[in-house]
Amino acid sequence: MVDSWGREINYMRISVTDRCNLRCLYCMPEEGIEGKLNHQGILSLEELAYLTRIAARVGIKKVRLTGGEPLVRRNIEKLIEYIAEIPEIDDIALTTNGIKFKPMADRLKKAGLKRVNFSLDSLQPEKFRYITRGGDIRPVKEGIWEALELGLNPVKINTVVIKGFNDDEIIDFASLAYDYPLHIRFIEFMPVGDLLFWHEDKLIKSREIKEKIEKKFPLTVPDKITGNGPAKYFKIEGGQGSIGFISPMSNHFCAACNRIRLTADGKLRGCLYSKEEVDLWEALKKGASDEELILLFLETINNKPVRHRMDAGWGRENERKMYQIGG
Ligand SMILES: Nc1nc2c(ncn2[C@@H]2O[C@H](COP(=O)(O)OP(=O)(O)OP(=O)(O)O)[C@@H](O)[C@H]2O)c(=O)[nH]1
Ligand SMILES: C[S@@+](CC[C@H](N)C(=O)[O-])C[C@H]1O[C@@H](n2cnc3c(N)ncnc32)[C@H](O)[C@@H]1O
Ligand code: SF4
Ligand code: SF4
Repeated sequence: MVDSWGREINYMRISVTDRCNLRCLYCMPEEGIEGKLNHQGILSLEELAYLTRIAARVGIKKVRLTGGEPLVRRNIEKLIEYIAEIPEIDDIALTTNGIKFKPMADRLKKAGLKRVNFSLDSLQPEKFRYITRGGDIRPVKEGIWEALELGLNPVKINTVVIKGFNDDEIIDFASLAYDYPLHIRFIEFMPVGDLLFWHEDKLIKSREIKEKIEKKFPLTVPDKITGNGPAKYFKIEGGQGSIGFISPMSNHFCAACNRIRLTADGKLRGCLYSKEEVDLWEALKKGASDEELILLFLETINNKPVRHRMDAGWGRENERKMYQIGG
């Protein structure tokens, strides 16, 4: 389905929960959000799958499970199984902090998971503990090796670059892409969520990160890496993986936007930034027909804004946080 700005919308990100087993400084308050969405407040796995079937009828072909932390949602593999049965969907991926991944990996793959993106902002145990407010890096690293072992491909690592925190690790991360078939993506820090940790001085633009990497590793012809997102990829000469840049701040990619978002509480969003939402939960409760649900999807796609306005701030626009909308 093409939106009012001529963009083909074929990608749905599903935030399966707003809960998380970490408390990243830039994402969640220390006390977490337990209780905000109780079990009556979120869609069942069957309802999420049902809505994904409807989404497929308006052109969605790619699905990503995110959150909050998607692997804390009970029986998440069941949802993957349901989605894998939808003939139009040809890509089911996961964005995770990796803490719970290893013991679940085999089940997730058998259910139909094609690939996984891990979020990892430091390779050093103490710094990881600091940014996640207490997380243990070991299971995350084990999860990444397990994903490679199982042949989930490509395996990507998302690293939000924060000045004064992890900019000294850029080369260490890049080296991973040289040594292993890992795709390391450096993400510009965005003023999203409740701005717990955000400050404009902490933003490092992709160009600066790339220049730093190029002093050590020559980056060559852009590679085609499987993906539905906005990352721009480069190959390290002689290396096994790739380096990607996600630049929402310095070079926003909204003109090529292909996505909508479904939240755990059944709201459909056209944009990460815009607060406009359509209430599918309410429609489901009232017994809406498939045709009525399709109309709600079409309304969301038609009303997708042309671009974000993060330069104008987040707080005034948005009450919902990244972990609720599905970062
Ligand atoms: N501005 C903006 N940033 C986004 C959006 N979606 C994701 N991001 C950012 O991009 C990062 C990477 O997202 P992922 O969850 O790995 O998904 P993806 O990049 O679409 O994944 P691939 O299909 O592998 O390309 C997230 O951590 C966010 O910081 C979006 O719609 N708008
Ligand atoms: C909100 S998390 C949800 C999925 C899962 N819990 C994880 O961490 O991968 C998704 C991604 O959003 C990113 N993210 C959250 N806040 C961000 C911000 N202010 N700027 C850039 N990326 C952000 C995280 O680093 C993570 O890679
Ligand atoms: S970025 Fe992901 S892992 Fe970190 S607090 Fe947010 S939802 Fe949890
Ligand atoms: S900010 Fe909105 S329009 Fe821009 S890429 Fe993200 S979802 Fe699409």
